[in-house]
Amino acid sequence: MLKIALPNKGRLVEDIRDVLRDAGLKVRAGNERALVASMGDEFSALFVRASDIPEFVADGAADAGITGWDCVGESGRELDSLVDLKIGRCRLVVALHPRPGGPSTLDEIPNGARVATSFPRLAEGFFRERQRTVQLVPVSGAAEVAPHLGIADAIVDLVSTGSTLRVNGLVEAGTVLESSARLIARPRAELPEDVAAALDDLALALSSVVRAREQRYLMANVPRDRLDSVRDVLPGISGPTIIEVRGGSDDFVAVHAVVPENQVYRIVSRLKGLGCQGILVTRIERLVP
Ligand SMILES: Nc1ncnc2c1ncn2[C@@H]1O[C@H](COP(=O)(O)OP(=O)(O)OP(=O)(O)O)[C@@H](O)[C@H]1O
Ligand SMILES: O=P(O)(O)OC[C@H]1O[C@H](OP(=O)(O)OP(=O)(O)O)[C@H](O)[C@@H]1O
Ligand SMILES: [Mg+2]
Repeated sequence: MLKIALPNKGRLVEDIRDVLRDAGLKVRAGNERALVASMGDEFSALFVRASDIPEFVADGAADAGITGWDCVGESGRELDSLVDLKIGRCRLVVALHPRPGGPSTLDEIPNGARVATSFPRLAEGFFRERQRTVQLVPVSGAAEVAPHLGIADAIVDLVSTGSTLRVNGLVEAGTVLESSARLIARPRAELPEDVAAALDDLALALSSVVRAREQRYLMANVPRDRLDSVRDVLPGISGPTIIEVRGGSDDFVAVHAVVPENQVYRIVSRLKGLGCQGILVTRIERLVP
């Protein structure tokens, strides 16, 4: 049984559970506060704090983990990202409270400025790369209030919608890191053969779910004499599949294609314009190219 460390609470919990479920790995927890649970037949889930997961994986207490890439960066441990789950997307940014006489851009943040953050390692590294020495003010959350309390000149914190910065009157001045939830493991060379093989299976299952979410399966009846124009509209994985419709009108063929989710809107209206009928768009559960 491979142990996979997962966040026990917070922002990532539900989205990770959904990806695992779609990959066929149902987490069977005895109760809400259980620390371990079985997950499919091959894995057991170990529930810990999102920010502790990199340490647990690096130390071998878990064989792999799923957590934010920001947590991995902050841990400073050497870990591989096997799959980007494309959930929990956010950015770690430097933000300021603009006021007369104070810094209003990254370049104006002086040496010795006080920076409140729960990401001291990433924040310090970011300023060091820019030949700046800052004074870190460690906080464990709600860094946004620090400038208002007069204990910091800037903050380094996560943003996604930007609304927390906005309500606190702060503006972004630079990006430290782009983050999303990742399947992480120790570097491959350090893994026993059987663990590496099981993680390959897990990575394939998760990446097929992530890929499928970005695509849709589209079917349409296409006028035979418009096939060439329809081919130009449908990218498909390896071009559309064209199927003769038995017993149907000779003037139409059925076309199936995999299309990017964000292009469905445009493609459907172009197909309609080319005289296609019976257009059907469905979700894909998994996609292995
Ligand atoms: N606003 C956000 N939008 C998207 N993802 C986020 C956001 N905030 C945090 N995350 C992601 O979720 C991870 C866990 O954050 P969460 O808020 O659940 O816990 P935490 O604040 O780090 O810790 P705790 O609640 O245990 O003190 C972060 O490391 C980051 O990857
Ligand atoms: O750009 P936004 O969409 O406003 O999100 C950003 C906020 O989300 C996170 O906090 P969270 O809500 O997780 O609270 P926490 O401080 O307790 O971690 C982060 O620390 C920011 O405060
Ligand atoms: Mg948080």
